[in-house]
Amino acid sequence: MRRADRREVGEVTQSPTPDLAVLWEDVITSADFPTRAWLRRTRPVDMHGSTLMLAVGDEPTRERLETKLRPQIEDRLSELFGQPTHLAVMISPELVPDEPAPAPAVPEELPPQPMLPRSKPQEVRLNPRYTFESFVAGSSNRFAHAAAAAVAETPGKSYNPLMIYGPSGLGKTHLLHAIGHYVTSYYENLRVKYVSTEELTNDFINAISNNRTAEFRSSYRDVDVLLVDDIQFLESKIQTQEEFFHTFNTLHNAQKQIVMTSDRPPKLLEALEPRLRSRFEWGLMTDIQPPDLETRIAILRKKVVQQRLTAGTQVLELIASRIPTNIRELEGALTRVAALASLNAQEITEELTQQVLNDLMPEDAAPVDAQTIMAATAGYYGITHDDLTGASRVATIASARQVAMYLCREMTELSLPKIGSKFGGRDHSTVLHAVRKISEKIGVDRDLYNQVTELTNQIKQA
Ligand SMILES: Nc1ncnc2c1ncn2[C@@H]1O[C@H](COP(=O)(O)OP(=O)(O)OP(=O)(O)O)[C@@H](O)[C@H]1O
Repeated sequence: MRRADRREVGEVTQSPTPDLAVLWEDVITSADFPTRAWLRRTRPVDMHGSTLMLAVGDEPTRERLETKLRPQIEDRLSELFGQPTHLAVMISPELVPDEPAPAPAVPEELPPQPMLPRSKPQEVRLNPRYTFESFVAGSSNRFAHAAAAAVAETPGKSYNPLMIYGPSGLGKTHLLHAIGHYVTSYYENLRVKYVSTEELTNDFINAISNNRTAEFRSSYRDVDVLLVDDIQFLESKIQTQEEFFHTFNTLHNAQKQIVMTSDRPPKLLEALEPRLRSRFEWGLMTDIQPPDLETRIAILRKKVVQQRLTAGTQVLELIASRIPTNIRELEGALTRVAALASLNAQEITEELTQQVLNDLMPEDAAPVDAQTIMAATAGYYGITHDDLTGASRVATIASARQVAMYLCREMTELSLPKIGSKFGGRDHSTVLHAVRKISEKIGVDRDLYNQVTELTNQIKQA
């Protein structure tokens, strides 16, 4: 059988030349984080003209390379060879991958379901947009990003616990979800639990009142990776602290991974029991700082690509220079700019951006709270505060409620569960739905865009 024929039936009979191996290593190391993990499951076999023959051990990896990764790999290869270079992927039965399939960017792209049996199906509520792939690493967050990546790659073995702290809107939750995505896909048999501290507290209170503490305990202790967001909300909650102390010990003793986020370093969580505070300091603590201008522009650029928008560098610089710290605000500004451009059926120009930014951020604006937003929204739509917090599904009330939730998310530092609690104890997913709905609708409904803009101005001037 000729060598080319052998390749067609998927045998790997030839080791790559040293140069090819070195070159392929270069492609792997220059790839982004999840892509790198996929590429580690491949072997370069040979060059055939301008085509690199690549062997993989299984169908999911072949499909991933063929459908998602091919363009970026071919670009990189072409750069390295100095001429257009193509990729041919084949399955080689005897090439067993060294590593399991890595985390994809979004859930729809997950590799086939786990092959190892689990006692319960994995139900982790993670935002599909918060992956390592969509996270921009810059000088302000590089250490936190690297620590999160290390923990995701080797849960329980690198830094335990990992504590990521810093001010609101800088990507702590994003990293926590990215770890969750990575572990649930990359380690098929590991159980992951993500929870906000408010949910943890509520779960505990419900467990006590329903005599279900044993269930509560097992749901928090029978996991391999526990991700707890906004741990500062444990302050002053003595009983929940006590319970969490034991959960922490159980998991830590069993070398299970714990990752937490907080708005402050543990030593400044003064209303937290000292024994808990000291435990939080056992592993690695890393802060996230507000991003510098370059990183803010890079983040906006990534969002522009994700949302398939067209916005020039000048526009991105304009937004990034006006919003110096909070990345959530940065995203909110981009959403409004994109919405107005879409309504006007025009391109995103500097003038349009300037107009939106002037509306959104008057120079002398003071911080606002949820009460102010709710009062202004109720007044604007001619409804009452009780309508906003109540259960009415009348369209005008439901829509006003969603606008108020959207503005709370955009203009305050409140978390989703906190906003939910202001609106009559609604679930965080209801708030998330409202935020997404209004963000999308202001791009197609001019009346709504104008209402949101007017309301924003009123609130800023209040
Ligand atoms: N480095 C980054 N790259 C891309 N997006 C980012 C980055 N940092 C933050 N974001 C985005 O900014 C928004 C706010 O981030 P996130 O919710 O993770 O902040 P946070 O620090 O957890 O804030 P809070 O303490 O208020 O919960 C999210 O939409 C997130 O995707």
